[in-house]
Amino acid sequence: MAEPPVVIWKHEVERWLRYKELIPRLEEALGKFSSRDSAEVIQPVRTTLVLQKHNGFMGLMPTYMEKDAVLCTKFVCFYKREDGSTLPSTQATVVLLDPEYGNVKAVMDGDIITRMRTAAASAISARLLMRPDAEVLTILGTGNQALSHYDVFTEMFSFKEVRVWSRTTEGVERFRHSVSGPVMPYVSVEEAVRGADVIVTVTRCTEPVLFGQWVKPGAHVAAVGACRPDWRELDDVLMKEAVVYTDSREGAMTESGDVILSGADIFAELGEVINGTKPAYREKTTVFKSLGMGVEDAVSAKLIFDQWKVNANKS
Ligand SMILES: NC(=O)C1=CN([C@@H]2O[C@H](COP(=O)(O)OP(=O)(O)OC[C@H]3O[C@@H](n4cnc5c(N)ncnc54)[C@H](O)[C@@H]3O)[C@@H](O)[C@H]2O)C=CC1
Ligand SMILES: O=C(O)C1=NCCCC1
Repeated sequence: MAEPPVVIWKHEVERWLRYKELIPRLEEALGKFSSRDSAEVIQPVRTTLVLQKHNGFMGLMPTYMEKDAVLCTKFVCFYKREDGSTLPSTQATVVLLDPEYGNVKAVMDGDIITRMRTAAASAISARLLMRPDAEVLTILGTGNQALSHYDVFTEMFSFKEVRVWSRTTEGVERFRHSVSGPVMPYVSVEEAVRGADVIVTVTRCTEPVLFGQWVKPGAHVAAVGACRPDWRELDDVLMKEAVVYTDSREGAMTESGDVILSGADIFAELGEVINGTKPAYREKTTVFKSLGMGVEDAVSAKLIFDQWKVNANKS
């Protein structure tokens, strides 16, 4: 008989999820996804339900990895919050199942998973696509994703300067006090991004905030926000001048306003670069358009559950 499901709370997810273990597994999973081998990964584009009354969306993100025996889904609600709202902009829960029996093995907090696997995917994009001599990192936005991106980018790389931009001085001050290392605060996007080698956009913007004319040729942009077909973070100039990479072509063609409305071509998925089937144009200006994928949640959930189980059996 199947065991009852366990609940893995936020503090335990924080304890068991580490970039050091997550990044190699994520890289492998992105490669498997892009191989389009159904025995490796089946992951449809997420189903999104509009929560009109609350100005939000619920995404359902199922994934099946047959060879790895992982069956998982995430429920994520995300909102277009008004300025000054104290409600969270993203809330997620991850459910891990036994693919043979179909029973739920674990229900876990999905917020930390979403923050860490998204930042880890951006860091993988930077490792593959930024110039090897990159010195300056700029983060646009100062919310939860900005913090996780700061953590993983400073853990993985040695930037000489990290800049952060928010629309308000309070936003940058809060960010400065939340991170463990140095950061240069900016209240002008243009000044924050001029001369930057790597730019991370992690805002809730629905109109472009980053303009191609400000971006240094050869820079790498990891564009994480604007996950609706009519939302933008990047302007047409940047989208058309850059070589555009995504996590999933189908996801980007369905959900990314930056891709759909600019008419830019998608050159490759990150997984294709990992698999060696598409080149990484480090010397050119590159955009990684991230939408987020169920397979990223699935590998994170397996990692957490496996570690949780080993440690639960010890006590
Ligand atoms: N690609 C992916 O896998 C994922 C994408 N996201 C997206 O990433 C973005 C950031 O997420 P969180 O950090 O969790 O959100 P958050 O609410 O914690 O932070 C959002 C930041 O954007 C700023 N902001 C809000 N409206 C703005 C505007 N009109 N112009 C400029 N800045 C604005 C806020 O001041 C804040 O600094 C969201 O768009 C979210 O939907 C979130 C999770 C995964
Ligand atoms: O992949 C995710 O998780 C999300 N993607 C876009 C919006 C919020 C959550």
